Amino acid sequence: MTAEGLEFDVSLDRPGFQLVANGRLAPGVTALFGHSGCGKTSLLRCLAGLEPGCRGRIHHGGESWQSRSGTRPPHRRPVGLVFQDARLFPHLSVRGNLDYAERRRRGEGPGRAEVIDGLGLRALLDQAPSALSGGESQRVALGRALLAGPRILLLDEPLTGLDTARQREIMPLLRTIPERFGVALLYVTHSRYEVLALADQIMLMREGRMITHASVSSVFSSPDYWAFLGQTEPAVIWPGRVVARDNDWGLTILATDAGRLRVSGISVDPGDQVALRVAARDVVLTLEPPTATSVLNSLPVRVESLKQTGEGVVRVELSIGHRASLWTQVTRQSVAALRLEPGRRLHALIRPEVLSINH
Ligand SMILES: Nc1ncnc2c1ncn2[C@@H]1O[C@H](COP(=O)(O)OP(=O)(O)OP(=O)(O)O)[C@@H](O)[C@H]1O
Repeated sequence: MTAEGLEFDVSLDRPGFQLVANGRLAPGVTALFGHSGCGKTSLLRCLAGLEPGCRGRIHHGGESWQSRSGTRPPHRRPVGLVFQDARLFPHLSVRGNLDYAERRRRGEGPGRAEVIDGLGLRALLDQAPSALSGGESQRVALGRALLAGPRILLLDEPLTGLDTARQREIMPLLRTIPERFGVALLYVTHSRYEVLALADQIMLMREGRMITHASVSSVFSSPDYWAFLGQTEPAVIWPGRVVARDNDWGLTILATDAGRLRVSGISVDPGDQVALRVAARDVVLTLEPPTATSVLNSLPVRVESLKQTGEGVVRVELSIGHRASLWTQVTRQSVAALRLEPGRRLHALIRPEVLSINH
């Protein structure tokens, strides 16, 4: 089951603030990222039908939720909302909270047992919300939202306020929701780490405007957005798939757009998806393919562009085939010694870092 697309073109006026946003929510997880006050929560509220002042169009599948001819009320939109604080009903047990959601079901949706087992809620069913930890409360909030049968989950910083251990417990669950339950996620966050670990697509928002909407790997790899994203050094993000394990050497072989890469020290199985980060400082250029080096990965590259970025420092954009790019930083002296110019072909030794694993 796949999620149907949500399309929106909306605006909202408030004193001193204007939201003007359009986009199309893809299946999977889309991060909505932007600085405080840029309008992320306001956009979620518009999509959920909670902002009476919202103008414009919202369509989902073949259905109109908002147009000139009318607006569908919030309870008739197949949308689930989960906030930073779980907002469970305090007078009901976990079971009672889930029952309530099921009674309000808006159509087809994941089954009760599937949600309870998928989110690890069975042992909590008789507990009162006041007895739950923050991570448990958020899992119940997710379960409650899913049982109402949404096609789209709108998550407003659901992990903020949880400690790192709890965040790591919930993130893999969130990651599996689109495929397991056929629900698309729009996920508001300030955390680059959460974006990289969870999202396929990212929408960047600044001062009420959508400044880009594209794949996480393309946005994080583009110098246009490094400052906005708070990236302090040039780097690319590549998606990869585990193709083999070399148990003798403790190595994992990954297929990426740049070719096959070897990494060590990760626990994965063939078929798992990973997000890789390659920082410019972990890329070294050589003229000849190396014969003896401790770096595991050597790839043929072509110089695309050079840009002086500091005193004697040059940022070099490299391409690998037609589908992958890479950055490195060299001194002006190296530019001369290696005769670096657009079109020059060399070899790059790279050390990728595995950011996240999606089992
Ligand atoms: N109920 C409200 N009434 C009036 N102004 C509001 C209201 N809620 C938010 N605003 C204002 O609208 C703008 C957008 O706020 P919004 O909460 O959507 O931003 P945000 O990106 O979600 O911020 P944060 O990351 O801090 O949660 C801000 O200027 C905010 O002060």
